[in-house]
Amino acid sequence: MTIEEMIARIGPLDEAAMAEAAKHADQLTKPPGSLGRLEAVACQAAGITGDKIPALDRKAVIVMAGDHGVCAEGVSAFPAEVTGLMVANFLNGGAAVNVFARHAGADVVCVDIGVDADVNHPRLVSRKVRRGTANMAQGPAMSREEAMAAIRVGYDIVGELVDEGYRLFATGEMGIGNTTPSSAMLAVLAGLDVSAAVGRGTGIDEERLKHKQEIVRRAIAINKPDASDPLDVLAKVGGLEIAGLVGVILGAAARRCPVVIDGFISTAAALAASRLAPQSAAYMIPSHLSNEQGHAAALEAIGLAPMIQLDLRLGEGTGAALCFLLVEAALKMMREMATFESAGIPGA
Ligand SMILES: Cc1cc2ncn([C@H]3O[C@H](COP(=O)(O)O)[C@@H](O)[C@H]3O)c2cc1C
Ligand SMILES: O=C(O)c1cccnc1
Repeated sequence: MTIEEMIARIGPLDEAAMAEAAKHADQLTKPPGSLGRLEAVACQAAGITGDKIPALDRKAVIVMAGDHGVCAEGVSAFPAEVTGLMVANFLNGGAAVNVFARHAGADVVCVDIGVDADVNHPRLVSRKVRRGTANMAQGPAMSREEAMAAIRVGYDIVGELVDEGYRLFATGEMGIGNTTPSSAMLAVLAGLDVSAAVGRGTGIDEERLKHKQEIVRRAIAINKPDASDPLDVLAKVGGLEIAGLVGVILGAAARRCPVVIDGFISTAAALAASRLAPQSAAYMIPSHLSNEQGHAAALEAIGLAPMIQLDLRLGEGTGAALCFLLVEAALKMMREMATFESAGIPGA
């Protein structure tokens, strides 16, 4: 499938279903609008699915994993081998996202889209496009064809999961070094100054932060990504797991499923998706505000406002998995609350 075909499958939200949901929310035993963002999420879910009160019981956090050639420049506090080792941790159920996904009744689907190491596990979804990106400080991270192949991986996986009965998705990622390409993408796509787009990631010190900014500036100067061409930006200064998440978002929107967006890296993917397909933003449910520098600007560039702020700065899909609980609470509010009429309470 071409990117144009993917984009063409994303329709507008169902206005009639949204109006019905809003009307129902106003009949529940509370002052109209008093459940704030939960009401908005319930109406959004109705518009996305076309059902006044959809059942979104089967939930998956899709964790895309890939390595980054730019790690050779010393941009992370951790060594690149951690990516593959964490993939094994996800598959064994021991990472933070596994714990939060279990808490929310969701499954973790871990995808090797570009890990340098070979990871073998029966639950791993092996769709390696290449073994890590090239060093973007010296040339393009990958080719346009590879970026497109990675988008297709994410798009197809969501399609397969929808066919299995999954209806609600969250974006997650693992890739040592991936805040660096995310910052470069943000700087280019949102026209942000590099100093405002680059943060400390896994926890680098002040000196390394200055160096990381320099690397992002160099990557942009050498590759000259075209801000009006999101695929060019993804290929030149992006990452395999980031492109995979673009596919996840476009795929969820095409199948009329909500997709909860996690932190900084996921939001860089969401920004690219929203530039490729502006209508895809309506299918995104923002989750938390990450402590990573630039996350607020990235959300703002898409027009999203975070639901919660917990000072998280982990990624993996942790904040999004937690927000599954809020989406579920919003749908239960619609399904289980009494109306003024059923409770015999006079309205305003
Ligand atoms: C043990 C460990 C688990 C993680 N889980 C997510 N990340 C997060 O940190 C990385 C990005 O930060 P940077 O760009 O500074 O490398 C990504 O893998 C992201 O998912 C982790 C990082 C580590 C070390
Ligand atoms: O917000 C995130 O997703 C994030 C921030 C720092 C490091 N890793 C991920």
